[in-house]
Amino acid sequence: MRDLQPVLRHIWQEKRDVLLTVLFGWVTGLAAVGLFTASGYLISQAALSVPVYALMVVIASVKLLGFIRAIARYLERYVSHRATFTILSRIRTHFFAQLERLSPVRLQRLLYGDLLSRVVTDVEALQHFFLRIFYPPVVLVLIFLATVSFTLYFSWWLALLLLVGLIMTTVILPALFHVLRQKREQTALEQQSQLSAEATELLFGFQELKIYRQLAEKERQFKQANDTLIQTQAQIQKHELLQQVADKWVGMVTGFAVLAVGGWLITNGQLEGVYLAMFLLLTLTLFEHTAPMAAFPHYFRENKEAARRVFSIGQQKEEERKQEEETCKPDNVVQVSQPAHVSLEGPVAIRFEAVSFTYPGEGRPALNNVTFEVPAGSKTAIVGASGSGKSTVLHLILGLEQASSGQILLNDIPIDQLQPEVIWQKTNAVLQEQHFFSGTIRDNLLADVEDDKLIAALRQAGLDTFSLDQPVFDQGANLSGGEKQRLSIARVLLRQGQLWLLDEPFSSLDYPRAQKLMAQLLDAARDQTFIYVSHHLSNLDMMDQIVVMDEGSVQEQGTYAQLMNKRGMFYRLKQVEQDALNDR
Ligand SMILES: Nc1ncnc2c1ncn2[C@@H]1O[C@H](COP(=O)(O)OP(=O)(O)OP(=O)(O)O)[C@@H](O)[C@H]1O
Repeated sequence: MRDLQPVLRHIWQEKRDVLLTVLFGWVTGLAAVGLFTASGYLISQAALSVPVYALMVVIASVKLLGFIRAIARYLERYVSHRATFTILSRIRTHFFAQLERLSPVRLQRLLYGDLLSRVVTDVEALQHFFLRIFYPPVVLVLIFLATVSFTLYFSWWLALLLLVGLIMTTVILPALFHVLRQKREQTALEQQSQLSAEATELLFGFQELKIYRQLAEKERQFKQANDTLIQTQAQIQKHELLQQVADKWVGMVTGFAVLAVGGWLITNGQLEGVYLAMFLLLTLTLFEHTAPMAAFPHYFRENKEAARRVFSIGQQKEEERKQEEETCKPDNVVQVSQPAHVSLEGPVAIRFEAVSFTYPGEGRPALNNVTFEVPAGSKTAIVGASGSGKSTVLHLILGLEQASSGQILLNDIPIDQLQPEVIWQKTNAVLQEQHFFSGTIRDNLLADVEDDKLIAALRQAGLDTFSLDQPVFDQGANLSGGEKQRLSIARVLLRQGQLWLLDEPFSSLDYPRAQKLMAQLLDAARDQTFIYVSHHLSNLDMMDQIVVMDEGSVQEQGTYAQLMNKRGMFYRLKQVEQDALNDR
């Protein structure tokens, strides 16, 4: 039940519609039972050839109840669906708010297929919570209480029969079939998620799978996952049909029992014969309302699992945070307080003070006791071998991850006191992994400015031949690696930030083009803070300082000339690069 608490909270916010739904549902059910009960009485009375005027009230009641039933059913459907869609939209918004709080690293840990399944299938499944789990039992109990009270007035034997039949169809049969189906339903949910994950892996990895000749094997796994799911679903459907048959059967048997007991009561003089048809129709109509209860355990289980998956993403982050807090030494802990509305003014100065960071779930730290300073308006290059922690430094500056220990200050403000949005607004970032959306070049520039500014940015980035309406396929599939990088540079040139964070922005470009673009970026960032990450060591003499990293630590720091004179790690790296270039 704990898993469903967030859903209940969202339902509670729609309490007016919830109450109206229950009210209209109850009126609909009572009107239906009343309609058939009055009809049964009318048929019996008519068979006794009583004068028509003696039946006027019953005839009018039948007409009125038919009318009330139609109106109340319409209102019930209208209000219940309005409530459902509002609750669904709240749940969707909540889900995306949880995703937004996750850092890209935590997001990457969730399989995309599984995530897709959560946002589509699981959220959709939750629409059944109100419609099939929450209000039908309440309405049923209310209809049942009214009907049994009415029956009790005539005979407690008949009331007892209704009670037994209702317990059979609403409690015993659903519980029995639930136990029989439970394991299969759980398996089907897991298989569905597996299939979804297999499908996205197949689609996203299609090219690699084809080149590495693994496509047939992956297709076989996908087909197998599909067939297994279909088999499980077929078995579940068989069970559902069986349950429906059993349900109808109990309704019919109760109807026959009412006839038999009613006949016996009539012969004993305890019931008037004119009421027999009335009670038969009452019973059959009442049992029509128990049908939704057959599916109750199935929907309950499905919704419990869906709620767990939809609402667990935010909880995971919270649990990870607690775990991190517990594992860090108290004097080193960076307090994750709620960021206040502190703003960053002017060019940004950055200070790393003994910063260490380990990616969640990793044993080895990506950064280890890193200390360096980037003065406001300066140009800094961070270099080092692959995996030395350069990109991680940028992720921490962007607030995408929080340091495990130590402190990062932007303009002397501890980073955890800044809202990430404040940092992002201030930043012009080109990260290694850029996403390109299916649409046009204009859409992919991600800037809401006039066309001539967009065209100027494309030209500056060396994409003169591109037009704004040129199509871009999903993930930029129709762009070369170099074109993607230049499009990212055009994006960044359109931004108004004062802190430039560039992670290997030219790795797919030829040297002359890279040099030209670097000069252009430095010109655009004239009085602003500029951090350039690269494992190529060219163009670095234009920088005010160079930070050399190795295995998560800062090895050296200084100007180009200082580091070359020092003949330390930077000098050696430069020699290796030069030798490699000479060998070509
Ligand atoms: N998302 C992640 N989850 C776990 N470990 C990661 C993740 N990203 C990076 N790492 C690890 O952190 C360390 C530093 O990685 P980082 O990407 O910062 O290095 P880098 O110097 O930028 O490398 P490159 O030049 O190849 O881009 C590496 O050992 C890497 O395996």
